[in-house]
Amino acid sequence: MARVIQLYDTTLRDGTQAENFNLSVDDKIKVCRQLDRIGIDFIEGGWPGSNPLAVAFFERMRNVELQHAKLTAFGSTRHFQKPPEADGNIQALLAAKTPAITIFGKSWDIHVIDALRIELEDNLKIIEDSLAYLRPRVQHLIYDAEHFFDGFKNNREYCLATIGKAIKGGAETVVLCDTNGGTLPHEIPEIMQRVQQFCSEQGARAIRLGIHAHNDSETAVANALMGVHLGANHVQGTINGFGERCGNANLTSIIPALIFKMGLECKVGKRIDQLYTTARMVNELANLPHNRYQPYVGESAFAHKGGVHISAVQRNPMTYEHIAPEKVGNIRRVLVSDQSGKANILLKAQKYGLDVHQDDAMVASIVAELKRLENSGYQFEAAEASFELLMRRTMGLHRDFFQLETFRVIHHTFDQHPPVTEATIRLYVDGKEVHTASMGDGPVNALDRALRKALTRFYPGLEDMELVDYKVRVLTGEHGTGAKVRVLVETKDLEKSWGTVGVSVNIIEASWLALVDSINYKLIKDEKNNH
Ligand SMILES: CC(=O)SCCNC(=O)CCNC(=O)[C@H](O)C(C)(C)COP(=O)(O)OP(=O)(O)OC[C@H]1O[C@@H](n2cnc3c(N)ncnc32)[C@H](O)[C@@H]1OP(=O)(O)O
Ligand SMILES: CC(=O)C(=O)O
Repeated sequence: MARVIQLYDTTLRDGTQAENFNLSVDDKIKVCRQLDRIGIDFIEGGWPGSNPLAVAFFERMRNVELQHAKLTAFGSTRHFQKPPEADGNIQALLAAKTPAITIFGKSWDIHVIDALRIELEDNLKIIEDSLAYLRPRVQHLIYDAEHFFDGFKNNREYCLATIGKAIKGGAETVVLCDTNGGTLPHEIPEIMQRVQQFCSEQGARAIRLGIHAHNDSETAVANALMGVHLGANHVQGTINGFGERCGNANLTSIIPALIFKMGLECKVGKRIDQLYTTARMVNELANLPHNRYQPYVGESAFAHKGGVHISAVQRNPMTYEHIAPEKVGNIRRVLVSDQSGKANILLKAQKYGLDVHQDDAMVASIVAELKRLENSGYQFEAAEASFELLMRRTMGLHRDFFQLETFRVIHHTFDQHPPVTEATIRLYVDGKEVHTASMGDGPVNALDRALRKALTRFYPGLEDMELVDYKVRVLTGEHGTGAKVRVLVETKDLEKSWGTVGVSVNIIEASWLALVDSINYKLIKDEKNNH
């Protein structure tokens, strides 16, 4: 039978020690519910002795029923001068009324001497009696041996003595922490083996070992997996790797590795296909962008760009994918770029419902046109709608929904008033002349409004369209204000969102091209839906 690994999430505590990663009480509750839903065993909610937000969170959580996860309160060993019953931190942990408590204590002698400024013996005492006081008062008691690996390297006898006291005090799980994140995977086996030997010498009671790794050497996930490989049955980490300084071990990489690569069991196994959604939810709540390159759950984790890769993936996905994307709720994507070959084009044609076959000469024409445009500054990876239009144009399937005669943009500045921009457009729809003007906050906004005003009476579906993002990139290799620019526009309607691109030396022209593609794409899409 496979070993069962306990998963301990500290996104709400160590995660929120990361710069720019903040969650409100409501957000924390939402994260908690999701972690519980996917099967995380312990959710560390915060340090109740730390701030009112942490206290409010634990209070609110009393009315939240978790199906599986055990909410955990985190705090330090007691202050040397205060007995546990008079120590504010220890009492706040109990007041949080959680089924689990995690206490961290010092393992590294220099921390005892320089950070706590107490005697080595006194540190042993506060570890043991903090835990012994809590033991009968809480269901699960976990001990985080802070700086364990550094402590071991500096003074292994003392370091082992600290966990000896934690075990004596009643800790059921002893977690070896690489607090400064400086340890490399090859250092772990010797240390873990010595700890295992030490624990077995401590008597009959079985101790669960755990690992908590920081990412300062970019080895947090590797260290955590190494710890588990060597026998740790409890692993700590955070969703998306948020944590103090460079972060904590990323559970969105650890969990699939445990399940799919190490053949181990954990409760999340049944809900692993929600990993992608969970990762995104945490970023969304913290109002942070998603890291598209994140293993397993990033948008690019299963995105194929090289023509050779795409051709092979189509024949057998295993050729360039370490696991199937659906297993973690992600999807395979095929990108179009100047590194594309026939296979990319055929896949895209299939997706867009275009009739193109492998031996069709059209495929080579589309590849050539794509490479010509990319060479002149276009990029279609984030502008697939423009790429579909390119394919249609090359195949002679393009339809002109309108013909532009002229457009003009005028910028007005009045004393004491914010500047405004006016755009006028003259175009033809089915031979009928349309002449409109519109005001906007800037030239692109004014043009967008004027164009839609002109077309909406002919194509009412345009009313559902909304511009959601607009990005300008000055292309390198050109000079100053004479440089080419690439404009990317993202638009959405009630159904979906799509990206379009325009390139020119003139920013307004580039924006216009991207806007027109966006409108054409919407009109083709509506036409397809109506047939
Ligand atoms: C490895 C980790 O990530 S541990 C978690 C770190 N997270 C945090 O620190 C976030 C929450 N922390 C806080 O809100 C505050 O630091 C508090 C409320 C806990 C403490 O605040 P303060 O009392 O003002 O102390 P301060 O922040 O300066 O921390 C230093 C104190 O903690 C004590 N301390 C630190 N670690 C420990 C420990 N393991 N056991 C006992 N005391 C400890 C130090 O001795 C020092 O107290 P002293 O000045 O009386 O010697
Ligand atoms: C406990 C903890 O967060 C650490 O040692 O890094």
